[in-house]
Amino acid sequence: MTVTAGTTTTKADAVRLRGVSKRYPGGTLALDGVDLAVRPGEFVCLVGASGCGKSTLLNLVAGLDAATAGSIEVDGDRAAFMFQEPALFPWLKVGQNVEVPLKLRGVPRAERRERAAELLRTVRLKDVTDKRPHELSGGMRQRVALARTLAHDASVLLMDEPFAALDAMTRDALHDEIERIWLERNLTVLFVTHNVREAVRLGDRIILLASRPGRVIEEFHVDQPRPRRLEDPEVAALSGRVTERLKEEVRRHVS
Ligand SMILES: Nc1ncnc2c1ncn2[C@@H]1O[C@H](COP(=O)(O)OP(=O)(O)OP(=O)(O)O)[C@@H](O)[C@H]1O
Repeated sequence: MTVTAGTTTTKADAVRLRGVSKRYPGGTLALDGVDLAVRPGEFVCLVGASGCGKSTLLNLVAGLDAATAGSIEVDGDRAAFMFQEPALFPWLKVGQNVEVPLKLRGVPRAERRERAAELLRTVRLKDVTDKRPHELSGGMRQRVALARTLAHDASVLLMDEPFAALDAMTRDALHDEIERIWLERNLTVLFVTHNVREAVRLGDRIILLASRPGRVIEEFHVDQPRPRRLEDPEVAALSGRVTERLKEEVRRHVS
């Protein structure tokens, strides 16, 4: 899904939030005065305890919901969203699923076919164009969802725990894919995850959110060269620091 979020920004940031708060109708203050700037081409991971407002923040950036206060700007005014569930249309073939965003933009049929085939090659899927989603594995379905997300031609990708439902080996392979595609296409990625190691594996920067209300409490720059491996000692060490900070925050809440 491609959505327009806020006013187009012409400044150096790909995404900018200033003083963003979100109070839901029931009264929950999910986000409280969040400031965040993401540079073009940056891979930023949002981590935090359950309920700290990660998904709320992504939804606001996507324009799927409105902030109660503050402003949100997205460069190029388009961001494409990828969720934990691939959310493919079961009655459409794989290729047709990838073509949906192109069809919505009025891209002619022959060109759609060609683009969908190219995008399926990009996510390393071959010979599945005419299959239905239920014929594919979970990892393959998430690759199709990624191809469909790329079909929006947005420079900003919003990813809400896209690999959380996958087994460890499949997730590892998809980390490699998203990193390669991000670099090749010079994308800006805002990536929500519960998994601190995943954040260190992928992110240029990790933003730690505190809960009730959701606020940015710390950020970590990840300087290790790429590609990183989940089992690298440096990844483990930084994951340990981030996790410790996260636990401190959780303890602060229960005490
Ligand atoms: N539509 C809604 N109406 C009311 N409250 C909501 C709504 N969506 C989320 N909340 C509340 O806002 C807070 C933040 O929720 P959100 O889903 O953004 O957190 P999260 O960090 O993504 O959580 P998780 O990691 O468990 O997915 C929570 O207290 C949640 O119960």
